[in-house]
Amino acid sequence: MPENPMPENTVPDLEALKKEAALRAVALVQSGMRVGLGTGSTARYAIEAIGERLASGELQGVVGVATSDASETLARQVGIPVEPLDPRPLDLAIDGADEIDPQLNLIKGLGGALLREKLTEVQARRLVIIADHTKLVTRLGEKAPLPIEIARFGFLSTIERLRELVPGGRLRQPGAQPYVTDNGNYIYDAQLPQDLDATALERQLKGTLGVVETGFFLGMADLAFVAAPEGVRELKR
Ligand SMILES: O=C(CO)[C@H](O)[C@H](O)COP(=O)(O)O
Repeated sequence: MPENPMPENTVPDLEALKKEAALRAVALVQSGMRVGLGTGSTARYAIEAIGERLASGELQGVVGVATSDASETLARQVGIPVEPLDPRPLDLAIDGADEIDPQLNLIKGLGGALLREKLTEVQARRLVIIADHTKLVTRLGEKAPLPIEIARFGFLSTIERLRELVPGGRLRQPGAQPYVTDNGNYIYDAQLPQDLDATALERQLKGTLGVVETGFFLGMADLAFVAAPEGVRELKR
């Protein structure tokens, strides 16, 4: 008998699932591509796998555009040349998500990188999402709050304005101080209503003074690889 027998209802290893999804997306990367490199624990597997394919010589001439300082550091560590975002289109972007609805609309930004992610991924010919099955929802806001990046200056006034649109929510503050993004801003995590009209709310939020960007990624993703214990599902918009 093994020393530590697996209990019958073993929790599936989410890390293994995330890696499986990432590898499926990385298989789409071809030599010479400019690739948007996402942020988070799932995107990390993709960045590492691109680095491995470059190191083995299977891929050549791939350049990354990183969506966060952390992803840029990792990309350089694994040997991916990194360029700043410029106006040229990217061939592909690969990133995780916090929620994925049936139309592949997303909530992103729990990892705090939503602004650079949106700036980068809007320029990608193809945005491929990688996730484990716990990120699938029937409506946005079901499980996760909507991260909203706001300017630090006057943030309490901005939060007052936000509360008129989305009453539930709080400034992201993991410790004594508010969380600060790579861009020097704060994040307000908003609880979304059940009768959400995401397009209308996005428009209202973007028109709110002090809001820099929201974590709604609507109509942007083309494809998602979602890993579950029974296998990886390929979801298309
Ligand atoms: O949007 C993000 C960062 O801003 C991430 O892609 C999102 O939070 C998913 O992260 P993880 O793969 O760690 O669950």
